[in-house]
Amino acid sequence: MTDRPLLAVRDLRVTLRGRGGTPVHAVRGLSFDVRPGEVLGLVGESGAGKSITAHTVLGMAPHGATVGGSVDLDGRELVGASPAVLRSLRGRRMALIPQNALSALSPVHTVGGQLVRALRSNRRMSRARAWRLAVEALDRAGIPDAARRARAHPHEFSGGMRQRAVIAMATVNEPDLVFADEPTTALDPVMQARVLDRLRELRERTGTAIVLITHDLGVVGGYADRTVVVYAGRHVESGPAVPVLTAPRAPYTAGLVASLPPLEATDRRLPTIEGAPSAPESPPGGCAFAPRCPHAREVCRTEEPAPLPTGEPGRLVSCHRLTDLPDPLTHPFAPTPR
Ligand SMILES: Nc1ncnc2c1ncn2[C@@H]1O[C@H](COP(=O)(O)OP(=O)(O)OP(=O)(O)O)[C@@H](O)[C@H]1O
Repeated sequence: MTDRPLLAVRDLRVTLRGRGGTPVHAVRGLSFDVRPGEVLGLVGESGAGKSITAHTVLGMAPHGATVGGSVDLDGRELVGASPAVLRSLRGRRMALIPQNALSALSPVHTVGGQLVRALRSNRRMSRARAWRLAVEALDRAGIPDAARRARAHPHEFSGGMRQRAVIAMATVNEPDLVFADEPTTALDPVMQARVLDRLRELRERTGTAIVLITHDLGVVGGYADRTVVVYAGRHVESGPAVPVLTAPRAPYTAGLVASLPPLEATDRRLPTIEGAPSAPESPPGGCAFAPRCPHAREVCRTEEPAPLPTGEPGRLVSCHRLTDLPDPLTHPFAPTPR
């Protein structure tokens, strides 16, 4: 693994058209890097802008979206790139494992046939060789009896198998970068672990970098090297995953961590973050988390905080109160010096 980013997202801004044409500010100046071969956990509550970020990087932002800022994939600027260029990069250099596995598979073709098509649209090869590679990819993704199952249609697969078939599909061309959007949300815990293990194996075998999009901090702690916490389309905190999760510095991260169930059973009620995120149609002027933050001061309500280095390697925190709150901020609702 090197420090040179494979993907550099800088000041990404994505505005969508909501109901009646109202602008929806889904991503508001987000910056982060993905390094070659790493697993990066992109975390935040529902609506934080995680999926839109992934879709935009892949050149698949919703119709009518306005995109600003820069997305650099290995030296190539993707914002403003032509649909043909983006299409040629998808599959070969970067791929998406979408939230809904069924949406990624055609109901009318066999699973193996779809993999063959994905392979042959990127490289010249015989059908027989593509079929062999397709079966291998399904086998590696954990589909039992892959040679036979390759001839089946997606509806003949269980939910977990379908998800693994989608992983095979997204990774069959061994792209440099895969966005896995909530790849385990619909699965039971055993199947979740299997799917995540397959992704980890893929990274180890091919050096593919994986952006794991999730609201599950447990998944990030268990599988990611680094993490970026986002809130209302903006950066909150980023850095090596375990330090961010065990010693959070931003009140929002601390709130997320505090609301995680502990490993041992407990009768204690878990703290939750009070309130709801602001509507993306009307983001507040200052820090988006200020209306819910027990530590907010006047400056938080008027100025958006920029990411600041904490002094720890690779760690950035966007919080006006970074230097005067306890480190780590174990409990966001604990009394702090005023
Ligand atoms: N096609 C669309 N048109 C208009 N607004 C959209 C569209 N898709 C998403 N949004 C809005 O953009 C914001 C960001 O959505 P996004 O799906 O990226 O969030 P997310 O963090 O991935 O959440 P989740 O975990 O629920 O998928 C939300 O407010 C959402 O309602």
